[in-house]
Amino acid sequence: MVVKVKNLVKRYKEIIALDHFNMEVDEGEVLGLLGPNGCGKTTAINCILSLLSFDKGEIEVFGKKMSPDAYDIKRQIGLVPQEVSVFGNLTVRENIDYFCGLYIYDKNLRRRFVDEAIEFVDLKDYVKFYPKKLSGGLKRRLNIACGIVHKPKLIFLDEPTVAVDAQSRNFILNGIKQLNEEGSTIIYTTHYLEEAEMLCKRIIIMDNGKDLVSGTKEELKAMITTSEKIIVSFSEIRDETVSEMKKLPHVIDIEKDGDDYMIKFENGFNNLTNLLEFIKEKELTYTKLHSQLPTLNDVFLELTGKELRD
Ligand SMILES: Nc1ncnc2c1ncn2[C@@H]1O[C@H](COP(=O)(O)OP(=O)(O)OP(=O)(O)O)[C@@H](O)[C@H]1O
Repeated sequence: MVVKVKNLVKRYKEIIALDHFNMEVDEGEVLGLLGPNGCGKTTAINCILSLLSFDKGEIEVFGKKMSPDAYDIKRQIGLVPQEVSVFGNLTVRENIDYFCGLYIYDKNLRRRFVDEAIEFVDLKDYVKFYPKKLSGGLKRRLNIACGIVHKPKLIFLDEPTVAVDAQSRNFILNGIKQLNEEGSTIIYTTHYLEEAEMLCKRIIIMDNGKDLVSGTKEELKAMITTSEKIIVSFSEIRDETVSEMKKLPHVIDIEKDGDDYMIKFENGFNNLTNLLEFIKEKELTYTKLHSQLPTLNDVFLELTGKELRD
């Protein structure tokens, strides 16, 4: 196990930012830490990295107790912080070189690693630029290069795609996949559901400083009652007919949104067949019909009663 966090408690005066938070990360995985703004993701990362002290709990990284001066462990870790954290008075290359120099002392190796990081984030054309001349997306890429240039085995990325354009976002997400394929274990915090779905092998859903559940996407979705939603648009339907439809096998609930009816089913077979038979029997006409499998938002909604908006 690469990271093990047990019963972590962190308070900021009266605010409990982490409330007995637990997390385990296996070597080679991309773990998604998914939760709404303010749920404690950044605090958890900062505690794990010993950048913040905490009130209670245990943290082990690479099987050793983490501490502020555990440089042998820190050398193997890369952090891409949420806020772009680079030096305004250094150029792109000088920034990357500075961060590399914190861990890599051999001059030739350092030069090679800096070149490779520049290549990796595709900032070759900007090496002499100062950060203030870079667009938001390019600044984020520089931030990533600074965090990964020393080729760490474990990489924390804290919401690296917030406020970036779609092109840079895809670039960043593909880069993360590549880092993982090259052997790095990744811990990725986000409140974007589709990023967690796309990137992460396993996900921990957080809320109010707690780890609510963890598992693969499939495991998380299997935990909730709603297993399928069928959305049908009726041009005309009576309230009594909707009430009858609610009595079909496995129907949990029906929500109306304009002409659209979202029919939620629990686990069960033949949901669509039953619905189509009902439509035929009642001689209803519909303009569209599609089925949706549960999303991570459904999981979050069922666990917390709140939407985790994308
Ligand atoms: N330095 C601080 N002083 C006081 N409260 C803080 C401090 N840092 C964070 N908090 C509070 O602790 C809680 C957790 O914040 P944290 O930044 O860890 O959440 P997050 O999930 O990373 O959110 P975001 O995605 O918005 O960064 C929030 O209620 C936040 O307001």
